[in-house]
Amino acid sequence: MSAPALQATGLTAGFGGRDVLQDVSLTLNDGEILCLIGHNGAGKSTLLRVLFGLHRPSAGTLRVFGQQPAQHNPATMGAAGVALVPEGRGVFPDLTVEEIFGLALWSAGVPKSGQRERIDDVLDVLPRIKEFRTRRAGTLSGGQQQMVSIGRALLTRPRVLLLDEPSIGLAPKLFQDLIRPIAALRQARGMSILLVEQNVREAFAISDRVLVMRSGRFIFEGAPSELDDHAKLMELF
Ligand SMILES: Nc1ncnc2c1ncn2[C@@H]1O[C@H](COP(=O)(O)OP(=O)(O)OP(=O)(O)O)[C@@H](O)[C@H]1O
Repeated sequence: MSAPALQATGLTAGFGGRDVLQDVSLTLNDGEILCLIGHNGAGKSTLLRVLFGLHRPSAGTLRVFGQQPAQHNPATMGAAGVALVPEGRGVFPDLTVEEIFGLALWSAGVPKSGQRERIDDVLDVLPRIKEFRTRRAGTLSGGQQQMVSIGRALLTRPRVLLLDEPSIGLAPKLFQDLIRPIAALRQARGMSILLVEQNVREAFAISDRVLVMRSGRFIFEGAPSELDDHAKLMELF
């Protein structure tokens, strides 16, 4: 059996002496889509930021495909094949989509000769980006910016994608346009995905497993079908 894409053990992290994550352990299996849900402020975004090396935990270890990174920061995580799409898009408003992609390829060190193929790959997955690729990101709708943000992460051909609430600001149909191709990528490229999402119905449809977080701890782990019962889901929130 292959090593898990991510294996976090005993992660504790917080702000100003207050622990937001409390002894959290998590396994994202190779090729799996794992959905993380929980109430506002439960610690979901903090967990993704800790996993990506943006926020330092006070305790705990992390392995990526069985290896413990020598240092734990966004550069080493990126080099290990992990990409984070943070909540709220974060695209540069004054740059065009093409410029944003160019910058991402440049910072990932992709040689000019290989850039066209990478961009075409992303446009295959998210074809709607073609409609607005010459526009400045700041003029795009929230949903379009979200697509650009995900496209930018995919350009680096990650093996592990950490997606923080991609549905925020998106109409349900747009969310489907975004999430289904990403789910298909898992099949095509064996990508592993940790998906934080409140749009439970859509997210569960593509997920293998669900984790529910409350106040910095996991209180449920199981198959999405185990939460088909709406009452049970509400009980966990
Ligand atoms: N930079 C920060 N400084 C201080 N406290 C923070 C910071 N970031 C997050 N927190 C606090 O940590 C807790 C968890 O926040 P986090 O954003 O991880 O929750 P979440 O589950 O992602 O919530 P949401 O669904 O609202 O995005 C909250 O109480 C929040 O106020």
